[in-house]
Formats: sequence, structure tokens, C-alpha cells
Amino acid sequence: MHAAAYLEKLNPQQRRAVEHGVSGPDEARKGPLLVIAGAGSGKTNTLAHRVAHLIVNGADPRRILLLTFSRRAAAEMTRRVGRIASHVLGPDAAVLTEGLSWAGTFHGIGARLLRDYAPQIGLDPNFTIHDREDSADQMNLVRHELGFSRTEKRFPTKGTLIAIYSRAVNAELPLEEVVGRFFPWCAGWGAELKAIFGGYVEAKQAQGVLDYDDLLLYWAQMAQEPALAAEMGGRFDHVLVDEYQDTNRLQASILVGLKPEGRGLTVVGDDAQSIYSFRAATVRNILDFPGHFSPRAETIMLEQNYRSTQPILGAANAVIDFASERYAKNLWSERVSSERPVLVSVRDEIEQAGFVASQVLENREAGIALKQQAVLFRASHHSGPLEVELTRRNIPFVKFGGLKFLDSAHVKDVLAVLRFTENPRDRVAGFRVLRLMNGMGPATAGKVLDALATGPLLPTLECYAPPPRVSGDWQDFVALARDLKGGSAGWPGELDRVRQWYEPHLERIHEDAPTRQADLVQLAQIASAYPSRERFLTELTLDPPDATSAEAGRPHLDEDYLILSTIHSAKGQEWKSVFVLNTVDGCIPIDLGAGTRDEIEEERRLLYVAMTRAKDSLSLVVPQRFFVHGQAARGDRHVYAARTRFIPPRILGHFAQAAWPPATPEAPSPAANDTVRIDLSARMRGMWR
Ligand SMILES: Nc1ncnc2c1ncn2[C@@H]1O[C@H](COP(=O)(O)OP(=O)(O)OP(=O)(O)O)[C@@H](O)[C@H]1O
Repeated sequence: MHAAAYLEKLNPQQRRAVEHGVSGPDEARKGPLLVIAGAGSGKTNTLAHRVAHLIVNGADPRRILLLTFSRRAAAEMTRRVGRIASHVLGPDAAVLTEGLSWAGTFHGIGARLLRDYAPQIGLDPNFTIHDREDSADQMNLVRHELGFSRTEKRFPTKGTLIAIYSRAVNAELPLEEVVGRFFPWCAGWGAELKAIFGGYVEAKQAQGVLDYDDLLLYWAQMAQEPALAAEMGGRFDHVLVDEYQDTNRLQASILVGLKPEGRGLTVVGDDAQSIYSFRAATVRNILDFPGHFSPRAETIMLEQNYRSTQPILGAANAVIDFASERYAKNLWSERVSSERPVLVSVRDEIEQAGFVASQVLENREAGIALKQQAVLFRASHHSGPLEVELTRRNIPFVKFGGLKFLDSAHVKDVLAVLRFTENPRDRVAGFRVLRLMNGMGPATAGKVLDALATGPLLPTLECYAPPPRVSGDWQDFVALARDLKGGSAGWPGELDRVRQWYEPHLERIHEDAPTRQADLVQLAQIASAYPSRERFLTELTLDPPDATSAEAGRPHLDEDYLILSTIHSAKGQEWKSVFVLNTVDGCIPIDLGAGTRDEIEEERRLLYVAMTRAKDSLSLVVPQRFFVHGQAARGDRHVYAARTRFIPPRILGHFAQAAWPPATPEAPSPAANDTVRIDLSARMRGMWR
């Protein structure tokens, strides 16, 4: 194959993005590049081609840093790069793409670099990582220790505390500003918040743990030290970032620290799809990127959409046209169709569920597999009635974006044992593990942890004399610790050893032990894909698997199943047929009236992201009324809802409108038909005969 033949399928803009700074007159410049990629315009494809093209043209894959939004995206990108490169290099491509070892999320790569540089920055390289829940627990411990749980006025909860702290860190904003802008109801607690956050940071340092935010914060701090920054930046000839619209200020400052002149830096994203501001992502990163450098970064726009039909794209463009600040693009598609997206009016959420289930089955009859169809919603609980209906009709589904697999207590218990072995000073993990033992109260657990804060794991546990009521469990636990520390089981054998120890506790604590056992078997399968305990813990904590299936049972991977997903979790995906639930004010945008202008703009982008996932057909469902929750069991209070403000009357022409169920005036009304068709009373009597 001719060296550049693999580039021929790309359109001219994609090709420019792929070739930028690689060959031709601008090779010497290798200046920064911003690719604004409209929805469905082949962003992933273009980035993969760019990486492959760099490698084919002699770039060293070990010196390429590729930052993606999820671990799955990094793996997928690496696979694609390999496929493209193999067209030119044949079997040699596999060796080269295997060298692409610096592909991952900001957090994952940050963790690796921090371990590498730990000795230079005064960090224990064996640090463990706390997820959000662990961090909230740690925050709560500090709050208790400082006596703020006993204040008379209601003090912010641990969830609010960690949210405030995280915002301030990621947005690089002073605490007062974060509280004033995002948490005004906590405004009177400035001094207390500072004291808690100070205590929280000290506790983490004493225990050798980092939270998610620390991974970026420490990395950003390193990137501000000129000598360290030059060394780190010098390890990479190319730094490429996907989904740049969802990065925050810390991430932007890391990039500028690594590549101050922007040499070899490529970022790709779509400002119209920026939907993560609750994690302090800021659309400003992508809007301001070109001006960070001198000369300015080159900007290339990808405007041809390969995914959706023109009517779907036209409607989505009309929705986003109202956005206040953005890179104006003219997204177009060659895919003609006479089918406009449909606004489907239904009476309530029950009928919405009926409509979606019927339509999904009808589509399947017409040859569209369930997996090619998705139901999207703004908030996880919006799919409740639909989940019931699907279960009733035996339609298998998998839900993304709800409760995470790793959030379940039994999975957390097992992981805590591994983490505790890795770092015995980690109090949150230690407390969780010790309290599993029958009769181990918080005070005793606290004493054990105090001893471990200064002494090594095994001798400390072996010398400790537990209260008699715990002694049986204690001996088993010490034996477990000995096995894990001794390393005889190896990895992933260690996980099996932990499961074996945990089993009696699981049976004692949980009634539904067998279901939970099945999750642990799945965890063991996941573990077998990792080379070591440390890599498993780090990667899993940073980027947990996020699918859960509800009552219908977890379908096998080869089966067909419908996709249910929050809009956030649908990012980057596409389906033939897409349904959007609750397209009403109060659901999209989620909070009626309460939102600031920026928040409302983000809700608009969320609707845009949902609509642009559809290839061939798109239905936006508009329930007319909603049941009011929290009333007495048989209450019948409803509120009436209005179609989302993001589809105002003047763009209605982009949509077809329908009602469901369709009105059938010829059919006799049920009340008029007085022939009794089933004798329910007889059936009830029959139940007892
Ligand atoms: N040059 C091309 N020719 C034909 N099809 C293409 C081309 N580039 C991309 N595609 C197809 O377009 C679709 C969208 O591509 P991709 O998923 O990479 O888009 P994206 O820009 O990441 O989308 P989004 O940002 O909306 O998630 C895919 O099905 C891909 O195969």
C-alpha cells in the first residue's frame, strides 16, 4: 500500500488535522493544533489516524502521550491506531503500537507520573487512592474530630463538604468565591470549612493517600516547577488530548506546563458538547486554547457529520444555534432522509414507558437489534417507570450511569482489604475492613489503626491482643494478612484468597449473599486482566466499570439488549434509533428557574448531545403531566409540564409531532361496553379453593 493511501478515506479537513506538523512545509513548526470536531464528524477516527500517521512517519510511540476521557476510550484508540498503522507497516505495527504505553485518562497518567516522581516531591510511592465516597468518609472523620457535627445550626454534610473542596481545587478558585457562587447556603461557615479542609489535607498526608483531585493537583504543581516540568515535558514529543471540552483548569495548566510553547500539542473537542461543569470542567479551556500560545494555535474545524441524517442534524443544529458563545460551525450531512425527528406527546410517565417499549419492539421487528437502540435521560431516576415496563415485557436492558458496580458494599469491602494491605495507614480502608469482623467496634478498630499509623502491618497485627469476642475472626484475619503480604498467592490469586476470607462475613451480613457472590466472581474476572494488585486498584478506582442491569438480570454479553443511559454516559456513542425521555422543562433543563445562565447553557448542550447520538431515527418524548412524589400511597396529585424551552415554537418546523397512543375515535369506549369479559370475583374465590 502506498504510504499515504490510508489517508485517502479522510475528508480534506480531517486530513489536514492528521498531517499537521508531520510532513510538508510546516514540519519544522509542529505548533499547537486545536481540532474543533462537530458531533459525529469523525473526531475519534481523526485522532487515531493522526497518532498512526505520526508513528508511521517515525515518531517513537513510547514518547507519545495520549489523554482520553475514559480508560475504555484509550484502549479503543490504541486498537484503532494499530489497525491503521498495520496497513502500512504490516506485522511491525503491533510492536510499535504496543509501545504506545502512555495512553490513558488524566487521572490514570497522573497517578503513574506521581509514582515515578514520588521521591522527588516527598510522596510515598505506595500511596493509595481514595474514590469520592472514601474521600467523603475521610472528610466526615475530620468533621467529627473538629467537633462540627455537634454545631447547633445545620452544618454542611460530608457530600457537600467534598463537593466544595473539589470545586475549589479543580477550578483553582478561592474558597470564598466557590461558596458564594455555587454553595451560597454555606456562606456563614467560611472559617469552619477552612479548618476542615486543612485537617482533611493533613489526614491524607499522614495516611499516604491521595484523592482524585490530588492526582491532578500534584501533577499541576509539578508542572509549575520549571525543572520538573521540563523533564516531564521532555519525555514526550507529542501530547494529544481527546474530549478537550470536558477538561478543567488544572488539566489545562498541566498541558501548558508540559508544553509551554505548544510544540507537539494537539487537542480535540467540541465546545457544543461540553457537559461536565459539575466536575469543574470549563468550556473556556477550548474557547481560549488558541490564544494561550504565541504564535496562536492553528484551528481546524471538522464539519461533515457522518452519523445522522440531515433532518436529525438540522433539528440539533437549530437547538444549539441559540447557544450564547461558541465556535460557529456549519455541521452538515450527506445522509438524506424524509423522516424528521418526532416530538411525541404522551399523557404521563407510565404512557411514556408504554410508548418506548412498544416502539422498541416494533423497531426490532423491522430489523433493528435492541443494541442499536438507546433510551437517554437527564437523570438516572427518570428511567424508573420504563425499567418496570421493560422487565414486565421481558425486554432485556443494560443501564449506564446509574449505581456503579463498585459502589456496592460487598465489592467495596473486598477492594478495601486489598487497599489496606497495600497501605496499612489508609484509615478509611482499614476501618471498613476491621469493622467486618464480628464484635469489632469502632473504638477497638480505631486503636488498631492508631498502632498501624506508626508500625508495619504484620508485626503490629500479630502483637495486637484483641478483645476476646473478636479473637476467632482476628486469627483468620491475621492469617489473611500474612498470606497477602507474603505474596505466595500472586496476582490475581490474592483476590481469590480475599474472597475466601470474606465469604463467611458476606453470608452473615447480607441476606442476598448469592447475588453478591456473583458480583465478586465478576470482580475476579476483571482482576485477571491486570498485571498487578497496584495497577488493578489504581485503574479500577479511577475509572470504574459503570454498567448495571436492573431486575431483568444481567444479560450475557452476546445477547441482545436495549441500552438505557444517562445523557452524560452516552457521550461519544451512537445508535440507529434514539429515544429521549422527559423532554420537558424541569427535566431538561433539570432545575426549573434555579439555574444560572451558564447552567442553563450546559443543559442546552446536554439536549444537543442526546439528539446527536441518533443515526436514523430520533424520538423526543414529552409527558404532559408528572406524578407528585412523596404523597400518601394512593395520592393522585400531578403537576403539568411544558415542552423543554430549548425547542421554542420557531424551530418546531424541524420536528414532526405525534401523540401516543394514537386516538382511535371509531373504537367503542370501554364504558359503553357492558359485557363482562372476565369474572374477577370468581377468580378471587378460586384462589382459595
Ligand atoms: N472520513 C470518513 N468517512 C466516512 N465515515 C466516517 C469518516 N470519518 C468518520 N466517519 C464515521 O462517522 C461516525 C462518527 O465518528 P466518531 O464516532 O469518530 O465521531 P465523533 O466526532 O467522535 O462524534 P461525537 O463527538 O459526536 O461523539 C463513525 O461511524 C465513523 O465511522
